[in-house]
Amino acid sequence: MKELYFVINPKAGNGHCYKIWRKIELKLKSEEISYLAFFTEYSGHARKLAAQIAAKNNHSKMVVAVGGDGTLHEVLNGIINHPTITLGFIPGGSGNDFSRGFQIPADPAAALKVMLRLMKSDAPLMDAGKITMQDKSEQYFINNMGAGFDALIAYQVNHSRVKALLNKFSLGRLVYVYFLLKELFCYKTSTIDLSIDGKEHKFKQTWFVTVSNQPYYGGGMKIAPAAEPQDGLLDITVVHELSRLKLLIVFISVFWGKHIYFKEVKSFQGRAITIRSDVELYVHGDGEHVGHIPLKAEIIPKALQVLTRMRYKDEVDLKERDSNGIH
Ligand SMILES: Nc1ncnc2c1ncn2[C@@H]1O[C@H](COP(=O)(O)OP(=O)(O)OP(=O)(O)O)[C@@H](O)[C@H]1O
Repeated sequence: MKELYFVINPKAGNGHCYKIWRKIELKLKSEEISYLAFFTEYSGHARKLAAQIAAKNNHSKMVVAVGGDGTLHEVLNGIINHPTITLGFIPGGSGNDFSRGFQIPADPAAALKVMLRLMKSDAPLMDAGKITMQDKSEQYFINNMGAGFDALIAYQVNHSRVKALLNKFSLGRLVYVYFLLKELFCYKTSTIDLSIDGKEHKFKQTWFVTVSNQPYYGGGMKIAPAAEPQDGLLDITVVHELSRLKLLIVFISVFWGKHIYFKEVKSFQGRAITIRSDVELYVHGDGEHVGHIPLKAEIIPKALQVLTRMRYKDEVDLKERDSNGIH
């Protein structure tokens, strides 16, 4: 059995994650499972802890992030260069898009049960996205990245003092609504130059561009309905040339993945994407602020092993082929 490590963000999910961990801990002890647990103490700590765990010895290890997608993003970046590490996740945040996209139960106790079962066999390899910034620094993402309006909101929310205050009353999500409405009336759209696998595109009055490895984003919005983390492709969504009021309607339709039918929403698939503009737009990776454009985003197929109920795509294709009687 691989060594088992947990990296816990006790502040995730408005501080609810600490209580979630206490329950998980009881379960692990009752089942006499040996593990090591580390709590994050500040933003960026999960990445450091995960990197230290990964570098400790050459043993195969499971590193399970307990928190929200931000914690998972940090753990991913800490382990990505260590092929002997398998990534796991127990949802304890307020968004938890990773668990939606990678078929992990939303309930933490059920997620632990699934993790413990999946640990007994080899985990499937999943794709990840890699962002290379202008200064050549690199960041990985597993859900999605975005540039423009949505990244600005993510930045403002995460740097807002009001958020910490509202979190105390479990009202953290109100901060999103506040900044969304504020920026909806103030945000200046811009022209974006996009290159997808060498093909150039220009979009005027662009609100945002997202690049997805799995469908979900922003706490359950189906921004890229066709995205699959095993297809070796990234799904690109561009929202441009639409009024402030219509943007609000498009936002609502994203929860059902119906925004793709608006003519102002363009969808593409590709392996390597560059995003440029005359304006220094904010960029997020898995909802965390990572810098500004210009940048290159590319798919790293089969980048890491992930504890997920999704099976290998090839395996599913083979099963389907066999059940169709084709040999
Ligand atoms: N101990 C800590 N104290 C404060 N912030 C932390 C701590 N550990 C991690 N963080 C930061 O908390 C942020 C949010 O984490 P995460 O996304 O896991 O939780 P969340 O509940 O989904 O958050 P959000 O409310 O932003 O959706 C991340 O930017 C992470 O770097």
